[in-house]
Amino acid sequence: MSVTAENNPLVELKGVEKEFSKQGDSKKVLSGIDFDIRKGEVVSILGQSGCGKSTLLNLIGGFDSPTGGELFFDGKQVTKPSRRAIMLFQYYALLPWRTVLKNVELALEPEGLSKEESRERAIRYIKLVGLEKSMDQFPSELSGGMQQRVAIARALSIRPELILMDEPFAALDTFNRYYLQDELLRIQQQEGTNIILVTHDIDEAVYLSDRVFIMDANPGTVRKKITVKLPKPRDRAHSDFQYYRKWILDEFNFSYTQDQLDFNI
Ligand SMILES: Nc1ncnc2c1ncn2[C@@H]1O[C@H](COP(=O)(O)OP(=O)(O)OP(=O)(O)O)[C@@H](O)[C@H]1O
Repeated sequence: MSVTAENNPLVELKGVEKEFSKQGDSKKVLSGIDFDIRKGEVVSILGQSGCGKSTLLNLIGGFDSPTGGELFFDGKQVTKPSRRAIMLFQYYALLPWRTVLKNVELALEPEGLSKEESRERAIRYIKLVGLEKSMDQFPSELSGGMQQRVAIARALSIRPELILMDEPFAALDTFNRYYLQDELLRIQQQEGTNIILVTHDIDEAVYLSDRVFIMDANPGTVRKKITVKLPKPRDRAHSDFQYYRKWILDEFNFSYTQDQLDFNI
């Protein structure tokens, strides 16, 4: 559980910039990024391809450093990756020669737990994602959705305060995606984990997020922060849900007003 004081932001970005340089050429990918993420929040980042979403996630996770501005996690400047903020990718990065249980146990090795404690913790999180019957199976014997659940169990077992997700469900079919989104919400509410999610899926952003950040490109900036004021779990078919979907589509100029059709029956 978090040790963050209730009112302090867990993540804080102040004027963050990122420039990549190669052979004398430099490109500003992110400019003037300012935001706070409060404890317990789920935030989605939406934006066109190449606007710098993954770069932003990498900076928050401490996998890369900003070339300007400041970035804080729990009040401390981010300078390197930490097990308190971990990254979950679209491709699950499971070791094919290890069973589900052993994949999760491997992530726990640096925790310094006894063998029994480590096994107990791994089993707890495997159960939490509903994979107790697949504990001794190998990744190749599991569906994509099940493999992503193992990756989620592995991430949660470390008990991070923040999970950074880069399009975590993009490789899944619609039904598996819906199912895992529900699972993720249930677990997130139970564990109180913060989530920052990069996605291209507007429906996913509205379904999961407390706030949706809309990015512009060249250089990447956060243009708008939309608070989704709907109780969870959300009804995707409800008009209030559609209201937020349309708002976001409008932000990207993707919705068209059509003349009302006349039906003569
Ligand atoms: N290590 C790097 N060196 C040089 N340029 C980079 C590097 N990493 C990213 N870029 C550039 O920064 C820009 C933003 O890339 P990034 O992957 O963050 O975008 P994105 O919004 O996540 O894109 P997508 O939605 O397609 O995944 C791109 O133009 C990319 O080519």
